[in-house]
Amino acid sequence: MTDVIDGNAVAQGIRDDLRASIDQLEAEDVTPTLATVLMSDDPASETYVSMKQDDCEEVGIEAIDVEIDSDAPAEELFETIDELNADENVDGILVQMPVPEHVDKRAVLEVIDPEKDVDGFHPENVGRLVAGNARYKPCTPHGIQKLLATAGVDTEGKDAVVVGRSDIVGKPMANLFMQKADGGNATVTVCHSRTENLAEKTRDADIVVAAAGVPEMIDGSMLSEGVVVIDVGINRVDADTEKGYELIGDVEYDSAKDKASAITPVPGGVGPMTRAMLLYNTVKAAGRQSGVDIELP
Ligand SMILES: NC(=O)C1=CN([C@@H]2O[C@H](COP(=O)(O)OP(=O)(O)OC[C@H]3O[C@@H](n4cnc5c(N)ncnc54)[C@H](OP(=O)(O)O)[C@@H]3O)[C@@H](O)[C@H]2O)C=CC1
Ligand SMILES: Nc1nc(=O)c2c([nH]1)NC[C@@H]1CN(c3ccc(C(=O)N[C@@H](CCC(=O)O)C(=O)O)cc3)C=[N+]21
Repeated sequence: MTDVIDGNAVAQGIRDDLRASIDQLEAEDVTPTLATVLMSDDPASETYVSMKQDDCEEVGIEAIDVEIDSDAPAEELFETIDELNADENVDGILVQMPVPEHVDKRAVLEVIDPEKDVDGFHPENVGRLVAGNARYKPCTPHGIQKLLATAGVDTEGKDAVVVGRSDIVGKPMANLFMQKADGGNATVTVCHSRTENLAEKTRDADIVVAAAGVPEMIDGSMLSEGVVVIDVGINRVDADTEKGYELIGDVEYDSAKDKASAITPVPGGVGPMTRAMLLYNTVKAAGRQSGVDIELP
């Protein structure tokens, strides 16, 4: 029987556990606060940001919602970030990616105060992660580590194949898997659009993390019996549903499930975990910046 890993349930558990840490902060009159900055008209980005706001409300994190016109000058975004950096009440800042083309994405990531960088995308935080001394682990790969741990999948000694080398998913995932730490100690292969014979790599894997953004590009024929499949892909395809679209992963679910010992669905797999780990990093940030010594789940 294949274990279908329920990301919504694991994420709910993390949100519930975070309440105790938030209570510790509240006892010292600290309310953890996350500012989300949206500079985009993309409906998917709007959906994610509003879901993040709802999550904050559920657990008792204050959410500040900043929206910037997508054709406003880049300076407006930089000024907003400066203000949020300077605001002592703000613990975490998330600038929803992608930003418009006229905005220099790297410059945005570099101006966010690294202590408030709850995405973990600032070069200082990336450096710390690679050095094995992470301040804030990037939410998606951190969430995947929690999912695997909860499902009882030990990564130690396993062959892990990460498909995708983006700064937000593929690279930090590969780094976490190779670290000499719990949730790591795997032997890692990173694949991308120039990889030759992808199916040979994925067939050799004990764990496959699919994060390419290509709908259903990995099917059962590319996998070995007993593999653990983590599907990060979120692809909106037009469909005759209430919302007018359907969400499809990077994995062809039915054929992959036939081979897998465990698999994450889309939706309801990695996505909710990304959001839960954002809350986790925000609470951690509030503890660090207030000096209140909290315990984290
Ligand atoms: N569930 C969640 O919480 C999250 C989901 N996502 C989703 O995950 C997916 C990936 O996101 P993100 O990492 O930001 O994407 P990017 O577009 O930044 O990166 C995609 C990566 O996949 C590689 N790639 C593209 N096509 C292929 C192919 N045919 N074969 C092998 N590799 C390929 C690219 O290679 P190259 O480097 O050569 O271009 C690149 O490294 C998207 O569907 C996104 O929506 C993203 C973040 C969080
Ligand atoms: N600064 C920044 N940080 C991010 O973490 C970040 C980002 N920018 N830009 C875009 C990607 C994508 N991402 C998702 C988060 C949650 C779901 C999620 O909750 N998905 C639900 C369904 C969502 C729906 O219904 O549309 C699920 O899979 O069940 C998906 C994708 C975070 N990202």
